[in-house]
Amino acid sequence: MPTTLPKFRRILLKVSGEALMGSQAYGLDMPTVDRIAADIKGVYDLGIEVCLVIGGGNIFRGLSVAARGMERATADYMGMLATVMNGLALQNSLERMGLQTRVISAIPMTSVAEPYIRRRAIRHMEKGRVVIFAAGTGNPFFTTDTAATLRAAEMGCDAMLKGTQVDGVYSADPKRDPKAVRFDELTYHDVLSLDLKVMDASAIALARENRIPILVFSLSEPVVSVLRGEAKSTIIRERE
Ligand SMILES: Nc1ncnc2c1ncn2[C@@H]1O[C@H](COP(=O)(O)OP(=O)(O)OP(=O)(O)O)[C@@H](O)[C@H]1O
Ligand SMILES: O=c1ccn([C@@H]2O[C@H](COP(=O)(O)O)[C@@H](O)[C@H]2O)c(=O)[nH]1
Repeated sequence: MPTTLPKFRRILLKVSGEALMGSQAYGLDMPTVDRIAADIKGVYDLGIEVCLVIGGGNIFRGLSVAARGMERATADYMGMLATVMNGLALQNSLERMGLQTRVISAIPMTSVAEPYIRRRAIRHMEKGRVVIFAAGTGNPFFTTDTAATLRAAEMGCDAMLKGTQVDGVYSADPKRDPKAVRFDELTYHDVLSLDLKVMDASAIALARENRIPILVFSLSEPVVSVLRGEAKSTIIRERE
């Protein structure tokens, strides 16, 4: 477990799309979405400004569909649309819990979400709204991990928290290799040079360039416990 976690003022939480499926094989499991929304409220109640990037892997992954013959860019646009659906579902749960939210889409679709305007997004957070960034970066050939790091840099976040299905970064994919061991702490360089595939290299490189710490943890644990250092996680940052 990371020894000391700094106190954060504003964070970006990346929620993996697959985590929203619960025990289902596809799509959204609403009790799971509600549980994650309650976790986010727990962070908000600590006085931390929160913005979110949602993945789309529970609905559509561009790369796997492209491997089956679809043009990659088209498949990626479909993947980005999947993240908008997830964003709207999470918005609905958060608002039922009394939080004010805004969904901001990198692909303009003004009937359902605000277009992305950086200063406006910052203002929403200053006013206590939870901002949900949807549609990734708006560009094909990227992932929502890169979108999360990009928005964390643009919003001036103190950290990017990657909530996923594993409780940190391992020496190999723990879903495939039972002997894989978890790291408490890594540098950006370690992740890149050891080719640890928990997230794509462009996201790590962007975080390194902007000195944004990344905390990888399992969404089966309350985010607040992760922030308090009570739950397992891996922190990726430059050594002091
Ligand atoms: N070295 C590693 N350490 C930890 N996890 C790893 C590693 N290599 C591969 N993985 C896999 O990476 C996955 C984390 O990515 P995740 O499931 O969050 O995908 P995503 O693309 O970010 O989100 P989505 O579910 O929305 O597609 C883990 O579930 C794990 O199986
Ligand atoms: O900036 C982006 C972000 C995402 N995509 C596409 O969306 C899907 C779902 O995102 P995940 O990060 O896998 O959850 C992704 O597979 C891409 O196809 C994108 O094109 N650009």
